[in-house]
Amino acid sequence: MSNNIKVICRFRPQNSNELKHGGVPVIEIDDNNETVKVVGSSEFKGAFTFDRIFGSATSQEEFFNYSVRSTVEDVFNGYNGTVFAYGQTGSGKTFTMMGAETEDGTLRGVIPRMVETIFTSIHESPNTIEYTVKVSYMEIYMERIRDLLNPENDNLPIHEERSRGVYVKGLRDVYVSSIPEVYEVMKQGSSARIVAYTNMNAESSRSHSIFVINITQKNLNDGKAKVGRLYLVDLAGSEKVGKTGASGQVLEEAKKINKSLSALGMVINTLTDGKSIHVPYRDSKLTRILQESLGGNSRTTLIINCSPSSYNDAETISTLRFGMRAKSIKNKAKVNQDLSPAELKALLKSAKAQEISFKSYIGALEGEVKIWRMGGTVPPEQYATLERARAIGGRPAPAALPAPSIGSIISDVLRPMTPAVALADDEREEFLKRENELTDQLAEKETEIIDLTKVTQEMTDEIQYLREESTALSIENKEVGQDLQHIKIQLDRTNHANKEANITIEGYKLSNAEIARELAEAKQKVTEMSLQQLDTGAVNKQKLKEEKMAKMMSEIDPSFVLNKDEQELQAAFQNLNIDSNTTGRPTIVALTQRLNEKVKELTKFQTDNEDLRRDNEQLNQKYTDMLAKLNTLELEYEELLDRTIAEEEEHGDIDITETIQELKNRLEAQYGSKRDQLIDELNETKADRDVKAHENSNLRASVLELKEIGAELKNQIDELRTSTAEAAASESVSSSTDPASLAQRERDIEILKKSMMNKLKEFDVMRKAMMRDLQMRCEKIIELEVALDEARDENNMLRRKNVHSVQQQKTAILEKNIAQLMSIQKELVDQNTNLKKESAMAERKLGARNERIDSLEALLLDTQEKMASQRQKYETQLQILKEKLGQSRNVKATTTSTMSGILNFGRIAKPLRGGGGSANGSPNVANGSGEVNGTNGSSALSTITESPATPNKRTSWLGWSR
Ligand SMILES: Nc1ncnc2c1ncn2[C@@H]1O[C@H](COP(=O)(O)OP(=O)(O)OP(=O)(O)O)[C@@H](O)[C@H]1O
Repeated sequence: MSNNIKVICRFRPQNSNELKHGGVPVIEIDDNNETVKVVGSSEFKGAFTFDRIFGSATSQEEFFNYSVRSTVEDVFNGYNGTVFAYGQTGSGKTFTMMGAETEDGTLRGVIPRMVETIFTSIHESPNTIEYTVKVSYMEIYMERIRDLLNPENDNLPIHEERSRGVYVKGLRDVYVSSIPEVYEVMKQGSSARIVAYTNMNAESSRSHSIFVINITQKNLNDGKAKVGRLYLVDLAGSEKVGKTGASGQVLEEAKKINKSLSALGMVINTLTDGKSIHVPYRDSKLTRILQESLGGNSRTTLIINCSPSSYNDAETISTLRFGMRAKSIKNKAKVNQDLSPAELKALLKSAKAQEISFKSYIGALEGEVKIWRMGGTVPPEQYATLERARAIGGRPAPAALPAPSIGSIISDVLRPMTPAVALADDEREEFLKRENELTDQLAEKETEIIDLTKVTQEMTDEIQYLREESTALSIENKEVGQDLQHIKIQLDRTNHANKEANITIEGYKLSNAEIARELAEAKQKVTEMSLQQLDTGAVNKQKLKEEKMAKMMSEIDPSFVLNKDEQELQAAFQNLNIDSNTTGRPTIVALTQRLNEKVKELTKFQTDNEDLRRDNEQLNQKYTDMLAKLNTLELEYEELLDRTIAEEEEHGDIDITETIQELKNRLEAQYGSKRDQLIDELNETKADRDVKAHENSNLRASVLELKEIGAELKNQIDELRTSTAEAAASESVSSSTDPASLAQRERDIEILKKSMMNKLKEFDVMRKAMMRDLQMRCEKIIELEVALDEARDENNMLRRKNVHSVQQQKTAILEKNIAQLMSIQKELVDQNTNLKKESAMAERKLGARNERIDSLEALLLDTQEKMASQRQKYETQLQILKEKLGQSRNVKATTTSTMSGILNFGRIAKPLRGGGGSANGSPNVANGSGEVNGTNGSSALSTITESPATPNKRTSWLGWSR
């Protein structure tokens, strides 16, 4: 009996992406929930009709109850069942198949609900029925089948056998006896799935996943057995590639996904157009696996997931069209049932009867052949026929039941064949065998190709690496060569610089020697000059002093010899002594008075002289002070010079000529000011001297005046003499007349004469003292002038000394420079030596590098040869391995299951008994409320309900995160 595929359409709510792009709901579902229209679509104006349409608000439970629950019943009735979800990325396939949220269990999807229902059904069934549940989990990624329970197997072949139908060879299947165990299997499988981010779904399935549940049930009463196989398929997104923003690997995936989905479309088209004979199941792995689900032995439900949004209306219409086409696929589902023993017995009996019939038929035929061979004839009515043989055998013809195949629970007679080109049974068998072999070979070859590609890739990488290494080395080599060249150039330069430096040093040495010689000469000259200067200075000084004194004293008569006038004056006094006897008294008195006046003047002169002496002392003091100042100045100058030299030594980079010039200017300024001071002081002294000279001239004037007085006195004395002579003549008469008065007069004169003489003597003494004092003063002045000259000389000397010290300084700087140059030369020599060493080392290094490059090149060649030989070896080994592969696969299948698997169950069948009892007396099945009896079951459900608060769409319901 044929049955159509059940097509259920489910719309999800608009997502944020659609809302962001201004999408609005464009879906109009009729009241019966069977017809849907995409409003405003330019592509298709009509309506789509399906078995049932669910809107965005449909709950998971409601959806499951209507669309899939019956499939569980079908499987329990021995049918194959398939549920697969089709739709664009993000349309809700995984949401529907697996679910999103498990906190309250309402968001669980189809697969967990099915698992729960299966175990509930087992629990509810009579305990005379024994169940075994087996699951497997695979994905088709890039047209290769990966075992999600053993992901190492990523290119499994698809086989088809008459007895088993289409199956994936080597796919690991696991016996499960409880919901937690199923979840454990799903957890492991889901963690191995390949997902990626696309514009339309953050966690998009990039592969088609197929979860397979095999349920075998055996009625312990009559021995009848049924097998139901359930395919739960979550297809990859069927969107247009452009809209997903896919590129690179994802784009490649998308192309492959599209290829398998278009193969699915082609299969559906072929199955539904009513014309095609050949159905292209073999065009893709997906269609090949789902072969029995599409147009074969299966009760199939297709869920088409769609977006309600205007943003995705084109994809929605495409999906709806797909669903519409699929709706008309007709399957021929049959119960996969094994015969009961009674039926088998009847079958055996009939077979035996048939055997007897055949034997008698053969005997009859042989008899007839014998007659013919012996030349006899057999009339046509006596020809041996099967009916006659049966009649002779006396047994009825057996029922046309085919013999069961060995090793199969289900009679292969009941298994529908893959719709294909009509072939005879044995031909078909042969064809399938051959196809399986070829498929195996193909898978092996594919695996080999993959391995070889990997090896080739590795080798290419290695070659690339070696090439890069070689290039890097040659670049390095080049760089080293350049470095060496550079070093050589540097070495040449350094040698050249060294030579130049040597020459410069030689030059400096020569100039230094010359300077030293010049210095010695200058020193010599200076010494000689200073000696000469000392000698000539001393002589000159004395001479100058004498000259000056002479000049000065020329103005003053230092001989203290009375000049003619004075002598005359003295004589006059003498005469006066004589004449006084004769002259009248009034004149002498007057003279005496005048003399007294002069004495007073002399006293005053003495006082002035005393003042002059004091002034002179002060001048001397000043001179001493000046000398002291001069000494201090000299000391300061030397200190300054020392300091400046020290500073200059400290700051070697200062321009010495500038500094010396500056120093010179400073010193000159200082000396200028000091000289000006000295000159001022000298001027002052000169002024003093002038004053004194003035005073002196005053004195001279006084002397002259005195002379004049003397002359006047002389005149007077002459007059007196004359008058005395006249008087004498007259008085000779009178004296004779008055002898007493004459005697008195003579006494007076005598006294006067004496006092006059005394006064004269005193005056003479005073005059001499004054002259001496004046001489001394003149000497002092001359000494001062000489001291000034000396100071000038010393100043000049100091200047010369300064020049000399500059020279010394220059010499010191030169010596320093020479020392520096010597150290530079030493450094250069050291550098040169080092460079030579480095050059030798670099050359050695270069040699070593070249050797290394040679060896690497040799290694490269060697590696390439080795690679070639390894390739050959590998190919031969591969051949051997191929032979061993079959054996090792079998071994591996058994060992990996125990060794590498995370699952600690599943290899041993755990029969479950209906009614809550397990065959081995340890119940471990789901109860009616979807919960599981026993520790494992309850813990599993608690895992479901106590999953993390923010689960992701694929993992949350299982209570783990990927
Ligand atoms: N009926 C629904 N109700 C609420 N949310 C839904 C529904 N269907 C899908 N979603 C949400 O839409 C998002 C995408 O859904 P899902 O991942 O199931 O799409 P998909 O078709 O499996 O995509 P892909 O093909 O890329 O794997 C998820 O966040 C999911 O929770």
